[in-house]
Amino acid sequence: MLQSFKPIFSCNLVLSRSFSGYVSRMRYLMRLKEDDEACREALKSGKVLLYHKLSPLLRKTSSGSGYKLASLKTSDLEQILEKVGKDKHIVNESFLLECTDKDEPQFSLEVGDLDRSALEQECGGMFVDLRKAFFMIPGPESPLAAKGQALLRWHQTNSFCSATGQPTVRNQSGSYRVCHSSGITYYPKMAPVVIVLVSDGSRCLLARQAMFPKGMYSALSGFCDMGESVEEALLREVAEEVGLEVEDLQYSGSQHWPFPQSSFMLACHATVNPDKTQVNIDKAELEDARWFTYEEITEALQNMPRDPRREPPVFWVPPSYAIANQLIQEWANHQQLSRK
Ligand SMILES: NC(=O)C1=CN([C@@H]2O[C@H](COP(=O)(O)OP(=O)(O)OC[C@H]3O[C@@H](n4cnc5c(N)ncnc54)[C@H](OP(=O)(O)O)[C@@H]3O)[C@@H](O)[C@H]2O)C=CC1
Ligand SMILES: [Mg+2]
Repeated sequence: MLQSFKPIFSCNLVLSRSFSGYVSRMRYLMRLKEDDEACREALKSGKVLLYHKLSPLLRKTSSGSGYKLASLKTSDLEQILEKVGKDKHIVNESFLLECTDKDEPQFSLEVGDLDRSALEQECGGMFVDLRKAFFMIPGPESPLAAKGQALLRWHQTNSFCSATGQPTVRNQSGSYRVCHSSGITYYPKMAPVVIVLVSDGSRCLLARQAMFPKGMYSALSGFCDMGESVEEALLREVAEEVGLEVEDLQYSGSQHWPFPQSSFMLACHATVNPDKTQVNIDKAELEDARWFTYEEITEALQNMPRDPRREPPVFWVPPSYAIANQLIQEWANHQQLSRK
């Protein structure tokens, strides 16, 4: 059923990374995950992303025209913590995220119990809800902001063993938690979610849930049930949510999505018979589902809301970091080519 996977090396993630030093960086990260002492040492010379109640700290760019994720040197952060009256050793509660191309390890730290405005003032930035931050920071920073939040949330919600009820203990990097009573090791989890852009050849189907921001429509999506394949989940979700039967599927890509509790998004394109496009919406899940023309889609892609404080356009699509946006872009590109 799944027609063709793109060759693995054509995927954006791999192409956007320089291969120089990649293996040594990955080996270094692997060592930091396994060796608590090495990880503590790396933290001393690393950088930390701060989150206040899971909202990342952003700073204005040097030109002042945009925002970027704030990444603080550990030594600077320790001074800031002391200035706001907190023990600098809470830095050791940071979780390891990644290692940059410059071999700099990056960590995330939740500081939600500290005074938000005092911290913002000392850091010269502001804590912004992650969904809003995705519209403000440069695209390449979004996966790191998402991962930082996801890891913090996972640790917050997994501090007890589900078998014994006893506290779990993290390793230094935060790559797992252990219950010393039962011996169970818990690793951070993602829930698999399928997302699909359905096309009838000239239009594509987008839907909105009542909880979406006003005017935003996205591709159909849904959590995989236990035991399902991607293909089965995708066919079922489209049938359940809009009452259509898709005919063929094409894999597009995947991404980690930090909401609601870390989803692993598997994105596909699908088509329906152009004679069978009548949607029958499951109103418990969706507020609306509609077919959109190429012209409507290209306008929405050009009219992305840039400032979350301003009134959004009447119809818009998820931000460029969301894989839904990638699906919609791909569909529009394909339509453009087929119209030439
Ligand atoms: N990155 C992207 O481009 C996009 C990401 N998404 C993400 O995909 C996720 C799923 O999409 P959505 O359409 O809402 O999913 P579904 O169509 O499956 O609908 C959500 C339903 O699943 C239940 N549910 C919640 N968590 C889980 C779980 N872990 N496993 C199984 N069922 C669960 C909810 O129940 P309850 O009533 O308890 O809440 C709710 O009834 C969303 O979290 C959304 O953020 C969606 C679109 C675009
Ligand atoms: Mg859904």
